Amino acid sequence: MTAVLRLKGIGVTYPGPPPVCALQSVDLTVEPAEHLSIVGPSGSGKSTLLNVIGLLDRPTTGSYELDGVDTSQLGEADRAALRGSRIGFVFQAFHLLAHRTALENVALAQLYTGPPAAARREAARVALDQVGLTHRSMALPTQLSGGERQRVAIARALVNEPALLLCDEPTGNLDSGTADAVLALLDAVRDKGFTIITITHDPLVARRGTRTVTIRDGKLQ
Ligand SMILES: Nc1ncnc2c1ncn2[C@@H]1O[C@H](COP(=O)(O)OP(=O)(O)OP(=O)(O)O)[C@@H](O)[C@H]1O
Repeated sequence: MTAVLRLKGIGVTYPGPPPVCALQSVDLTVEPAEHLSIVGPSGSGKSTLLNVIGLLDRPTTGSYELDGVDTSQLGEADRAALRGSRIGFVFQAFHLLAHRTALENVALAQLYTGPPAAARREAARVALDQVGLTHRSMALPTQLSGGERQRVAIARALVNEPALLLCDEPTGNLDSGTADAVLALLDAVRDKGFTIITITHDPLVARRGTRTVTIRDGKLQ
């Protein structure tokens, strides 16, 4: 089976001055339906790695294959298109559009994949149903609880059926009970066959993964 993601010899050096070597010789392969947790102390390189995996930044060295595509060969427009269609992002701060309903927030995520408006709304309804929020589809983000907002963000991330769901401290803004419900939802998402990477400080969150890797001083251990 093709790996979802294959990083080989990835290095990132921020130019500075002085130059900072944030990642060094990172090799990482993630198989379909894995839930990989990436943990590490502050400053270890987690955000830098997230930005490379999320196609937000280019590495200084090494190669990165996502869903069978060698990303180093792509120009900016193709990288953005691959990011929009193959990666779903879930952030600590939700990042929902404040003046759009839950349904609209999810429907708008499909602009890159480009189906007609009616199909976008239908796919958004299905995604909201998957996260148990059909009854809140017309609510604005301010009318939703923190846990509900994160569930909308997860529906938005899933609506394009991404090859990879990339979560950055997905429960960082939630109390422990609400966090647990969001983590249970991620378990269910993985059970459906989605591939997940979660970057976290929190050992309880990391434990929900099927595999954990630690990053320290820019190196995977
Ligand atoms: N734009 C930048 N320019 C220079 N150095 C940077 C830049 N961004 C990050 N760094 C440095 O690169 C290293 C890795 O940073 P990174 O943000 O990836 O760590 P992190 O593990 O995500 O930390 P935290 O958990 O505190 O968010 C750190 O030494 C940091 O100071």
